[in-house]
Amino acid sequence: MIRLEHVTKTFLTKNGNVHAVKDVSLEIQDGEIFGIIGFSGAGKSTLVRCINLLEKPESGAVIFEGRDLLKLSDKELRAQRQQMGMIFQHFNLMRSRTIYENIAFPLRHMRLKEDEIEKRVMSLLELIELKDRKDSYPSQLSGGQKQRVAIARALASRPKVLLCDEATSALDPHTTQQILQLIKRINKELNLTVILITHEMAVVKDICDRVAVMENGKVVEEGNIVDVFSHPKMPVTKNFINTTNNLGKIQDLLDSNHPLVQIEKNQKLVKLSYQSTNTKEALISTLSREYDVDCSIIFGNVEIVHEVPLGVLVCVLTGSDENIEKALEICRQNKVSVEVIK
Ligand SMILES: Nc1ncnc2c1ncn2[C@@H]1O[C@H](COP(=O)(O)OP(=O)(O)OP(=O)(O)O)[C@@H](O)[C@H]1O
Repeated sequence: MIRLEHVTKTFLTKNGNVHAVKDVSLEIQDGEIFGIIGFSGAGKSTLVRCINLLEKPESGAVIFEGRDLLKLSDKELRAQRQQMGMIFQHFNLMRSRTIYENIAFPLRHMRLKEDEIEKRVMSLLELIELKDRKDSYPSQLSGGQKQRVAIARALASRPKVLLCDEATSALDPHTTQQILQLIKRINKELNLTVILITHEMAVVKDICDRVAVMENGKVVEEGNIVDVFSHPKMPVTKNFINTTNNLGKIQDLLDSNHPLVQIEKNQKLVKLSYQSTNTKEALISTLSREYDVDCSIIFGNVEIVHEVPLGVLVCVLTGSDENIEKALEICRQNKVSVEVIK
């Protein structure tokens, strides 16, 4: 387990202090894939670099395997760092060395025999399916292949944790999927803890077990993926989720007072969010049959998050105020969250 306690990091620049990470406390469990999402400048990279002490927090504690890394000697810290591999957006491979040598590089400082190094590198090349490219140079590989090599290099010292700093941001969607699937596979097969920074909610949705949302150096929301997707609390989280569906467009329609969202006196514009697994009733037809409330759907979306279907409907309800209120109460009783937009 990794535990961050009140971690704070400030950069002193000639233009003043930059409070990159402010009083962040987090727990990351062994074997989970933990996402950290936030817009550019939110402090994600700095926070992750505080985990392996590439950046030294000025206060707080970074507990890994029961020990505060900030209190270790340089030698002890080096040993702990070998337990944490890291990959980056731009791969950071050594251009003048072959793929084989790039992967072997971290092992060269570990006093291993050459045949042990070869055994490890060859098995990693097999894992990333690039055995036939071992004598190529990074410039001869595609972006996805380079990232696979970077993953193999990060795994060479057999770490327990893999830190991924925007590892798929420079890749096309298809290659992104391949890298995410590889990360998921090594997470399962090697029981590797993965901490993954991204600004793409789709990445979080695809592979993370839990997520922390960062804004202005702080973690503003945290939880398991299904909870965060089904009940986002903070505006920044809602914004990120809207990037994976078309819900943000509703705001555009509202801002421009589009005819679709113009309502009459006896109408309400509502957003209904539900987990299909909770909703067995034919709710919409019940509302219209039993409460005389008509429902006209403007927008609908179903997201599958960790095999749980999460639905959102934006609709105009037509009926008396009293009946609409009763209908919405029935929705709430059926675990449908209700937001009256107007
Ligand atoms: N070495 C540094 N010196 C001074 N300021 C820094 C340094 N590194 C980061 N910062 C500042 O700290 C803040 C957080 O940066 P950080 O890179 O951690 O954010 P981020 O969320 O990872 O953003 P991005 O997604 O763009 O990488 C920013 O304002 C950034 O300019």
